[in-house]
Formats: sequence, C-alpha cells, structure tokens
Amino acid sequence: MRLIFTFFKAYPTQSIITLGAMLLAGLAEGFGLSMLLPLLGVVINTTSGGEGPGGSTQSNLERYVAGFFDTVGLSPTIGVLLTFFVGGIVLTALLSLLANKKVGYMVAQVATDLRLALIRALFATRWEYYVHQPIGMYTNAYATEANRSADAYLYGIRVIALLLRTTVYAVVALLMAWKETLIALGAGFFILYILRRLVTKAKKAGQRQTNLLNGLLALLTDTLQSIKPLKAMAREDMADLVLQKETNKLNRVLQKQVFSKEALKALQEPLITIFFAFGLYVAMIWWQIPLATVITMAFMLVKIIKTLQSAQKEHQTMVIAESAYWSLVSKIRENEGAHEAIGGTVVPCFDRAIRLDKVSFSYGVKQILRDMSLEFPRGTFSAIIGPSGAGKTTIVDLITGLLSPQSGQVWIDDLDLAAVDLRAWRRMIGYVPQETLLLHDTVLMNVTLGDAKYSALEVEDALRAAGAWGFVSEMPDGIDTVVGERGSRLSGGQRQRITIARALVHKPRLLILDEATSALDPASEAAICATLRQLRGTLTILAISHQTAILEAADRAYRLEGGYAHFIEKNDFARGEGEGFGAPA
Ligand SMILES: Nc1ncnc2c1ncn2[C@@H]1O[C@H](COP(=O)(O)OP(=O)(O)OP(=O)(O)O)[C@@H](O)[C@H]1O
Repeated sequence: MRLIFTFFKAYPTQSIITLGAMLLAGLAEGFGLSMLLPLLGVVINTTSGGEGPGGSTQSNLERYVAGFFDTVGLSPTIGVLLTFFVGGIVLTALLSLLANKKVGYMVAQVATDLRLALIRALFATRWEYYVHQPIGMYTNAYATEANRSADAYLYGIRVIALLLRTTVYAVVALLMAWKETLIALGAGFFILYILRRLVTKAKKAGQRQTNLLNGLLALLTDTLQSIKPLKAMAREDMADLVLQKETNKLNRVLQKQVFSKEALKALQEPLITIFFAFGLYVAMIWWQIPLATVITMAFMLVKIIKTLQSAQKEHQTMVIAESAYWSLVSKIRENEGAHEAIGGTVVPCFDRAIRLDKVSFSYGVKQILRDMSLEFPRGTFSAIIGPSGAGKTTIVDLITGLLSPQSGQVWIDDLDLAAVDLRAWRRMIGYVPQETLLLHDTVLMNVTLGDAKYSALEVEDALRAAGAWGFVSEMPDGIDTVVGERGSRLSGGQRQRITIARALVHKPRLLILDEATSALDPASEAAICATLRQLRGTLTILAISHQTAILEAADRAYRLEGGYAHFIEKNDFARGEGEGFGAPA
C-alpha cells in the first residue's frame, strides 16, 4: 500500500482523475445492477398477480427505485427498466474505456518519468562515482525495472478501483439486505485472509527476481563486452556456466511466482463455491427467502466477493513488481546523493593558459600526482607522455573538472577551476577518446549527436577541420551516409576523424585527445597529426599519447613519471627526454 500512496503523492491529479473515472464506471455498473431486482420483481409481480412466492416481495431497493420512477414521472415497466439496465451497462463500458485509456497513458508516463529521472541522476553524478557503477544494472533499471514499476502502478490503481467497486456493490447490496451483505463481506475478507500467504510468497519471489536481474544484467554486460578474448581462449564456457547458473536461479524464482499466482486463482474459486452453496442452503431452507430474491442476492453477493478476490489477485501482481520500483528509486536516490558539484558561477574565457599549480591527487591511498605544476598556453599543441598508469588521463580529468585535486589548484587564466561554472567550461572543450564510439547512423548524426542546432554547413566545416571532408564528400550520400554498426563501413583513421569532427563541431577552445591515435596505422596517424598541426593556433591542443608521431607534431611536451612531470624541450623530443619540470627541487 506504501507504493500506492507514493504514486498518489507523485501523480495526485492524474491518479484522482483516473480513479474518479473508474469510480463512475463502478457506479454506472451498480446502477445497471440495481435495476435487476426491481426488474425481476416486476416480472414476478406481473406473472403472479402482484406477490412473489414468499408473500410481499417489495424490498427496500424496489421501493427506492419505485420512488425514483415516481419522481421522474415514469412507470417502472419491463421496457423502462430494461432500458435503464442496458443504459447503465453501456455507460459503464464507456466510462471503463475512458478510465482504462487514462490508466494506460499514466502507466506509460510513469515508466517514462522514472527512466528520465534515472538517466538525469546518473549523468549528473561525480565522475569517481560514475566509473564504479555497473552499466548492466542501469540497463536493467532503464528497461526492466521502469516497466515493472509502471506495472506496479497499473495494478495498484486497479486494486483501488476494485475496492471502490466492491464498496459500490456493497452499498447496493446493503440497501437490499444488510444482514446477508455483512455476512458475505465477512466471508469475502475471511477468504482473503486465509489466502494472504500466497501474496507474501509472490512478493518475496518478486524481490528475488529484482535482485537477480540486477546482478545478472551487470554480469551479462561485462561478459558481452569482453567476449572476444574469451572466445579466442575458448573460455566462453566459463562465462556460460556462471550465466547459466544465475539464469536458472531466475527461472526458479519465476516459477515460484507462477505457482503463487496460479494457487491463488485455483483456491479462490472453490472457496467461493463453498460459501455460495452454504449461503444458498441457509437462505432457502432455514430462512425461507423467495427464490427470485435469493437469486438476485446471490448474484450480488458473489459479485462482491469476486471483486474482492480480483483485488487480491491484482494486489499479488502489484507486489511482485513492486520491488523493481523500490530498487529503481533507490538507484535514483543514490545517484542524486552522488551529485557532482558544478563548481561556481564564473564563465571562463581561456585567453592565456591552463595551469596546474602544485596539484596532488590520489585514488584512495594510491597517490598519482604529487605537487605537480604544469602549464598549457593558449594556442599551443602540448603532448603528455609517460608509462601506463603514470596519471596522464588523471591530468585531463582534472582539467575538465571531472576530478578535483586534493591539494593545489587548476587555473583557467586567473580563475580557479573550483570557482568556475563547470558546464560552461566543458562546453569549451572538444574531447576525443581512444575508442571511437560511432553510432549506427549517418555521418551527420555522428557529428552532431542529434543536436539540431548545428547546420549542415557547420558539420561540413567540422569535417573539413578534422580532415574528414575528403572521404565523406566522396561517399554515396555524403553526410547522410550511414556508417554501419560502430562505424564498420569506415577505416580506423576515418572513424577517428569523424570523432574529431564531433569534438570540433561546437567550436571548442581546447581540444583534448586521449590516446586518440594509438589504434591507428602510421599513415592514418600521420594524416591526423597533420590535421592537428593545422588546428593548432586557433585551438589549444592537449594530446595524451605513447606515439612518437604525436610527440613530433606537438610544440611542447611533458613526461609523467612517479607522480612528477618533466618538461621536454622540443629538441629532446626524439629521445623522449627532458629537463625536470614540476619535479621537487
Ligand atoms: N577510478 C579509479 N579508481 C582507482 N584507481 C584509479 C581510477 N582511475 C585510475 N586509477 C589508477 O590511477 C592510476 C593513473 O591512472 P591514469 O588513467 O591517469 O593513468 P594513465 O597514465 O592515463 O594510464 P594509461 O596510459 O594506461 O591509460 C593508475 O594506476 C590507475 O590504476
């Protein structure tokens, strides 16, 4: 029930409108049903000369209905009553249609809102937090948990609607015969009570499904990302074994859910029948109630109990899906707790230089940079080299503000990066990673990433600047050519140029290349280096690389080692050596 309250709090107006429509549908149905007894009364009175088999047959409801017809000036003939009965049912169908449409739209909205909230919260997290998140868990949350949460909302709304319907039927039945109705309600709740364990079991199985799916999807994503080496070493059977074990666990949990659901369905029917048979016996043999009244009452009371049981079935389905909602919400909350501070409000210009001033940085106890001072003057092409793990990417992450130094400052001209509006600063940066992540889409889409604000001319300019216009313009559809899965229709060098164009299209002031040419053949690399040299001056370029070609193309370089940076003179580039810079005195 906490879930239903939570949803009502999140969507108060829509939920109330939806329920209102469902309540009206229930009332209309009750109204149609309320015609049934007077209808039978009229039939029996007509055929037996005014009295049923048990003497005076006018129930309270018949009197109310007769009063209603008196007031509106109609006589309760079979024709009129049938018209009202059919009208009630048609109205019910119409209102149900409206209500179900509303619920359907709301369910889709809930899933969409949760997905967007998750993605926004994840994108806004601190980099250090983000890199430790299992991607598969988020894929699962986005695809499965959002859907299951929306299902939980749907079934929750249905539970409320069914309870409201039960109330409507109960009110109608109480007007007809309050004692029998109270007994029926008591029996209905008793049946719910004895079957409640099946709901609890289903809930536990739902929780287990949520936990298993989170782990399984995280494992599956990791496995699929590293399948090539596994296949090459014929070790995919190991991964298969683990996945198989987890998938089988999931299967068992799903079986438990099926069992609980089917058992609930199977037990409800006989229990109602026992109650019904007993009720009929008592009414007809002990209380001597006339057959017409007993039939109408039985119809009504069984309807009440059946509606209550439907509410229990929907509740069971709701609790199976419910844990997915709490899991998703806890991810959103955790992500919101790891929100990245976007720094200050000052928008930098970057007219002179980026400087690292006595910067120290550690991951936990592992010190990566020690009291390091570096400078990247505007318009220059700088290279950062050094052994693997020396901290080259860490420096870039400090410059982009993805990481913050534990001591020392990063300066953009004379502005401390801590006081800078980070998003404004990052919009001045073009970033090219080692892995070219091209979408299975057109060149245009790959350059703009779907941002419609860039014109075809701006895309062409970016492609020209990246040295990609030559081969793109020769493609059959130019910038509208689809590049294939992960850019498979392009060579490595061409893919990297498209990625550079993507980094250039928003006209950055600083272009960062993080080992962007390390996977390229010497010819492609040389072509990209020539492009970079042309861009230098209008752009400040910072390239992390192990490649001699990049080092030779750069104006200046730093070599990182042991937490310290050494400035390398242009003349010493070939040897990769240089005087100490930033090292302790
Ligand atoms: N998120 C992290 N958590 C913990 N340690 C990290 C994290 N990221 C990097 N490291 C560690 O910090 C050190 C520096 O990493 P960094 O990526 O900056 O090195 P690099 O010089 O760019 O290496 P490579 O050339 O191999 O890419 C490495 O030892 C790495 O294991």
